[in-house]
Amino acid sequence: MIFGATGDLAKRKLFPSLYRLFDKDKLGDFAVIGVARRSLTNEEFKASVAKSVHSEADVNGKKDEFVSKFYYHSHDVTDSDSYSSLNTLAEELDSRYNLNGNRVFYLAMAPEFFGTIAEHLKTDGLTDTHGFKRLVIEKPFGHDLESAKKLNSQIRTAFTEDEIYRIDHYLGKEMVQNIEVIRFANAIFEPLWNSRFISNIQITSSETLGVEERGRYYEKSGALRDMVQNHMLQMVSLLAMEPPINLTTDEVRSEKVRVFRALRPIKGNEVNDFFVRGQYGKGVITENEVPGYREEDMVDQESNTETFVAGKLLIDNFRWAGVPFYIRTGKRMEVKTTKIVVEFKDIPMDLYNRQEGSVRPNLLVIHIQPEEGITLYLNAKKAGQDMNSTPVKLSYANKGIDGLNTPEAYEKLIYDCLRGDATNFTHWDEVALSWSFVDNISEVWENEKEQNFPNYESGSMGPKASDALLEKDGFFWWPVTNLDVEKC
Ligand SMILES: NC(=O)C1=CN([C@@H]2O[C@H](COP(=O)(O)OP(=O)(O)OC[C@H]3O[C@@H](n4cnc5c(N)ncnc54)[C@H](OP(=O)(O)O)[C@@H]3O)[C@@H](O)[C@H]2O)C=CC1
Ligand SMILES: O=C1O[C@H](COP(=O)(O)O)[C@@H](O)[C@H](O)[C@H]1O
Repeated sequence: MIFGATGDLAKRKLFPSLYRLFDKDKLGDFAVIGVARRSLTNEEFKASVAKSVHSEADVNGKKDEFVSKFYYHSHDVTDSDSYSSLNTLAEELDSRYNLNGNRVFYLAMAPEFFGTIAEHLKTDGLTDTHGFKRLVIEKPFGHDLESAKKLNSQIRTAFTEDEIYRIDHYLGKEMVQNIEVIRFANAIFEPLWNSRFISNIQITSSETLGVEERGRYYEKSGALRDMVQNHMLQMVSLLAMEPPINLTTDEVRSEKVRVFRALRPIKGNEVNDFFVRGQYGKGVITENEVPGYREEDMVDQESNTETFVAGKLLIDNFRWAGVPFYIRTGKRMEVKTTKIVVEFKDIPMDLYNRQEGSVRPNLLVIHIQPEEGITLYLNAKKAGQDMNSTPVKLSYANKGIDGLNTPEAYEKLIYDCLRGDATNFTHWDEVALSWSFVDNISEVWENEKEQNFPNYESGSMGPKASDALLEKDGFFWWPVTNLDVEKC
């Protein structure tokens, strides 16, 4: 059952992902009930599903069969009366499609409805099924720790922790999943993966898009809640975790949780030493003039909301003591990219570059998106008479399973949920710990209006203070466009 089946997420991500799974014969017996308020016939709903998978390839001629398995139930989720007719439809489809009572409830709706829906699913008998029941819940999971706790206790009345699949779509990205493999399947990295050999780790997730039509949501969220609390901290946890004893959901998640527990809280007066906030002003992106954040729809003209965050995180454990993890994320930046740069410490003595004085550290770059791959920057002999070194790179470009593109994050996550594998979903303990880290920062920022907003031009890499954050530690942000990394 998809709650919010006429919405943007369902049309752009969920239906196409389901179709790709169906086309690859990965769905088995299934039917989908779309739930939303507007009045639609089954046929109208099927037509909208067909439209959203229109651009997908149909080499196996299976689109019509796929669409035929969709049904619509017009229902206001705040209206207690219509859950029982939803249950009747679910039971009918269960026997028609041999579903063995297995039910996945996907909440693709505004978060204020999550708790109400979960409670009704239980009280109106939809979770009384003889098969499995699973709840997939979209972000944001609360607004702060307190609201997240409240939401969690509402959904826990109807579902156990192992039946709850909290989506963080970054965990479905191929190269985010690759972080563990790069670390734990290569003898050359794991021995070096600690404070003795790594000087710092930089994670950038920059976007060229602005806030688009989401001003109302974003005004209350900002980049800290929208990106840092979830995607950025999840990437930190994968980079910093200890090797799990095996790859089961519990073991992987408990190692990630230990990272969150070791994350040094940044509070009060420290916040502005460790974190930088920014808000975009007008500027030029791919030759087009774009407005500043305060000129966007549904945004206050005096808004104090940050559209950019850079921060320095410290993980107080044996492995990472003293190694800064720098993160930055923002909207309307120069380039759309997500990259991780692991900078290794310098060798004790540089025999080759003494005259030039240009020591180039080894770097491991994990390209998360749009290109997917890994680049390892090494030093090799510069051709010619002299014994000088020059940076060289070893690159691997991930071509995906069919050589063209990797499966969309949602496709992988939906498939994991159907298989009952929650490894790439966030456990409540991770959510709670990451909210408590972020709450300390938002508390300071909400009480202190930033006088310099807007403080970065659209099309730039954020405010100057973000560069200064690294400069005071003797580092700089490694450039994140391919071309620039090559130039360094
Ligand atoms: N869109 C995206 O790319 C992403 C979205 N998300 C999250 O996914 C969720 C959905 O987002 P999105 O699809 O963009 O939202 P939309 O506003 O596009 O869709 C909302 C859906 O909820 C339905 N709805 C609203 N009120 C009710 C109600 N009282 N009863 C029943 N149905 C209702 C709407 O249909 P109707 O009006 O017919 O009732 C519609 O189907 C949100 O939590 C969002 O944060 C997360 C990541 C990305
Ligand atoms: O969750 C979110 O992520 C997107 C960025 O996702 P990406 O896969 O394109 O990197 C961001 O635009 C959005 O504000 C946020 O809610």
